[in-house]
Amino acid sequence: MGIEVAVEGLTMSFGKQTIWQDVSLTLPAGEVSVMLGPSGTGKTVFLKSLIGLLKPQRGRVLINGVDMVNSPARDIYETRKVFGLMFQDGALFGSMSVFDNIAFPLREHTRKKESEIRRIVMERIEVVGLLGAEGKLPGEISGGMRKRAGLARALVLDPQIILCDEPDSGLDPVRTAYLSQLLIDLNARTDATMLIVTHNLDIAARVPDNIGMLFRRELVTFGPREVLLTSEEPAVAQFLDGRREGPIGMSEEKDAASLAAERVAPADAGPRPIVPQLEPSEGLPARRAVTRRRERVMGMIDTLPPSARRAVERTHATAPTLPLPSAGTGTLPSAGTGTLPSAGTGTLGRGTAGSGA
Ligand SMILES: Nc1ncnc2c1ncn2[C@@H]1O[C@H](COP(=O)(O)OP(=O)(O)OP(=O)(O)O)[C@@H](O)[C@H]1O
Repeated sequence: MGIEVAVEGLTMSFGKQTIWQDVSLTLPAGEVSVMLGPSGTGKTVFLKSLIGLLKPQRGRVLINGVDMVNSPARDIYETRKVFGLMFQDGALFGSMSVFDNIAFPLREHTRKKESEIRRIVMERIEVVGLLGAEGKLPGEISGGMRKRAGLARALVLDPQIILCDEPDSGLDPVRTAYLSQLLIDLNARTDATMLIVTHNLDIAARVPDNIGMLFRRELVTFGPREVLLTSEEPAVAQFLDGRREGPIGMSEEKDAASLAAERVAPADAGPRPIVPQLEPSEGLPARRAVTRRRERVMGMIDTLPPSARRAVERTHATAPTLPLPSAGTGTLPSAGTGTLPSAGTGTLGRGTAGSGA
């Protein structure tokens, strides 16, 4: 099973520029979380801080009891092995085949035999739907395929925590829908803790169990998906509705004069519908996170805003009940068909059809 990531009072600055301050949140073990936020709010910096590649000035990031901010470099390096990282551009070596790119962490960090490496790499290639492309160079495949190769590479060491930095960047809506399904399927197969940084509202609506948003150097909110998706907090609502009116400006934040010049709050368009979360593809196991999350969220239901509470209750009224999970092996169950099933392309805007309206 995935590992919990506890972030406590994290503050990050470069010189005099504070990126964000006093960020506290917990990524629940085995659940999928998304971090939203306008460009430049420090989402990538946040990911890098979780794995100890950047060192915040204050706060702690606790993983298996190791503080990724303040522990000795050796402990941070060791703990980093529980992570799988998928970068925006796939970060592949251009002169190596897809196969060799994906095999790279195994050759670098393990003493496995080539036959074993081949078995693992081909299994991950099948999981991300790249069978047949293993001999190609990154320059010979599409951007979406490069991203999936990057994801396959992130998976070869059986990570218990998977971080994806804008996995959708540069993808068309159909490819993004396939990717969303792939991320949910991955969680069903591995039960890993996942954090996805994205601007994509479709991914935010359909994939995660939890959502947070960084804005104005702070974590505006982080919690069960229903909280952010029903939020009327001005910056959150503006982001979800994709409007120009609101506190978010072209260069992240509007000045007071521009804000005042805007028309008074737009007419209330009613509650924002919540589209259902994606289910794993047919033939895959149910996500073990679902039952754990249900217990967790029901335990905090009285603390949620009324609109989020109603949305949680609607979700649970329609969701199937699953038995409590036993501990997972941390390895990928045998891959399914290797093809990526189609996924819906719901949007978040008001008026979109959704079961939770
Ligand atoms: N190593 C660094 N040194 C100095 N400043 C940095 C460094 N890394 C990031 N920054 C600054 O931190 C801020 C946040 O950058 P970051 O890339 O994390 O934003 P982001 O939210 O991921 O943006 P986007 O959505 O556009 O990818 C930016 O102003 C960036 O210039």
